[in-house]
Amino acid sequence: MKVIHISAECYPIAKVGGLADVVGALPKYQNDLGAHSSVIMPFYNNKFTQSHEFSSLYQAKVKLGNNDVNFNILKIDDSVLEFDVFFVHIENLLYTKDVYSDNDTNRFLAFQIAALDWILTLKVIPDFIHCHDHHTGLIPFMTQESFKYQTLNKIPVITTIHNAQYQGWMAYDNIYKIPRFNIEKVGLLMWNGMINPLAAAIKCAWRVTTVSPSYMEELKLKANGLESLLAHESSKAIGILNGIDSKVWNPETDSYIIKNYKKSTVESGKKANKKWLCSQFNLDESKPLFAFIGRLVGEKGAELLPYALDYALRSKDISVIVLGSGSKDIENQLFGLMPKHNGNYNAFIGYDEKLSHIIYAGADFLLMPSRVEPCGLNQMYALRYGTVPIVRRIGGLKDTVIDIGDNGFGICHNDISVQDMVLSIHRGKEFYYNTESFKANRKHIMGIDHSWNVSAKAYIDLYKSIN
Ligand SMILES: Nc1ncnc2c1ncn2[C@@H]1O[C@H](COP(=O)(O)OP(=O)(O)O[C@H]2O[C@H](CO)[C@@H](O)[C@H](O)[C@H]2O)[C@@H](O)[C@H]1O
Repeated sequence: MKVIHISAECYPIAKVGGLADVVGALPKYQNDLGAHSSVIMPFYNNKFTQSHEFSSLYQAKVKLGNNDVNFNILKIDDSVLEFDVFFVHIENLLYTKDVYSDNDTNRFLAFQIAALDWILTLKVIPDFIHCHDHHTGLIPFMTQESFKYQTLNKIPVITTIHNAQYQGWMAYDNIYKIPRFNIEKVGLLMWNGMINPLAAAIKCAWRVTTVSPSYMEELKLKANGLESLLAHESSKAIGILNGIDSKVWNPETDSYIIKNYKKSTVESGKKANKKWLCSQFNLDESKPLFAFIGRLVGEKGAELLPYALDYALRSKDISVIVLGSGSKDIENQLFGLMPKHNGNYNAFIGYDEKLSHIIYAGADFLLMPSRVEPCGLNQMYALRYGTVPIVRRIGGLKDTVIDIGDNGFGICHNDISVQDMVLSIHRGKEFYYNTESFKANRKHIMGIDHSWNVSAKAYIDLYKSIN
């Protein structure tokens, strides 16, 4: 079974968030199950591409409206990954420092057309094309409707929605950049007067998946304008919970963390990582350490953080560390708390993969007050590192965390409010000082299996069910 994943991100090549983690792991686990899965992604100008060698497999031009755009398909020379990755290199469009920019309409249009142009030339065409998020949302339409891709129209295309908030909207006059199709089919591209790649994918893909079952149900009620479309297409839609790459996220072997540990050594292992974090960030290691890692945006409930943390820190009996970047307002507010809670609170504004691993290892609790959470990977990383997740019951968080009050292992709250967050932090403190049961819980959560094994198989079963 030959599967090609098409995505804007893939760990460790280019990561902005959880999309990269999924596309960097799922193909690996599918290959373990006997598939032949690979990835096509843009070639960015970043640390990874600068430090590896690539060879050119194919060169051609795409037409983007009136402009000819040269592209090159590259393949990595050394076998650092456990699956093949092919890159679309377009010097003036895709070869940027950051994954996303304000010219993404042209960038991802050119990416998708170049990827399909190259697939057209392959001697062995894929059995399945698996697209991720709106950046690849026009592919199901183009393989079905664009005249030049007619020979690909029997290949089932699957679209996975990692985040329906972003849909890739573009103005109607971009229509002439999409390879020619019967104009009567233009409705498949449109939603509320705009070209909407995510809507087009939901309409045209052979199957649509979301990254957790609960998120699929929630989207039928609230999907940034796509609710009725998802409800209408529900017969081909299914939620499959993400897994985690337990080869990368393993406290026993993780080379980023200060001291490796396993279940039997969790106490000393976490202590060493906590000690390092507290010394680097001027925090008190004798107090329970609460952490937040993530994009500082409304979806993650991040605008509540400054208020909830300010309140919770008043009693001076907890330590808090925040790692994230996003809205400038939230960043400034989080900075602003530092002098007031010096010694008990610190924030690292930015992106730091290594630090994130040390925080999962060293923190006692991970806060996820998300407003929307399609799956959430952080809570599963936290569990694997023996860190108790404190989550709002939504999307994938609802599917993966059970409250200690319900014979579970985490702390859950229903509302997105400062009050609920502060109360949950308070429950966390009480749990922490119930030392024996807290320690037993650490061991228990480290053993919960969220690895990709089950979900990679669920995707393969889904492909096989298409006929
Ligand atoms: N400042 C920072 N420094 C270092 N690391 C950072 C960081 N900010 C975030 N990260 C890392 O980025 C990843 C974020 O994963 P999430 O699942 O929370 O992501 P996101 O909302 O981007 O993804 C979307 O897609 C994923 C995958 O399907 C869904 O799980 C999720 O619900 C959906 O919103 C984690 O690996 C986290 O450690």
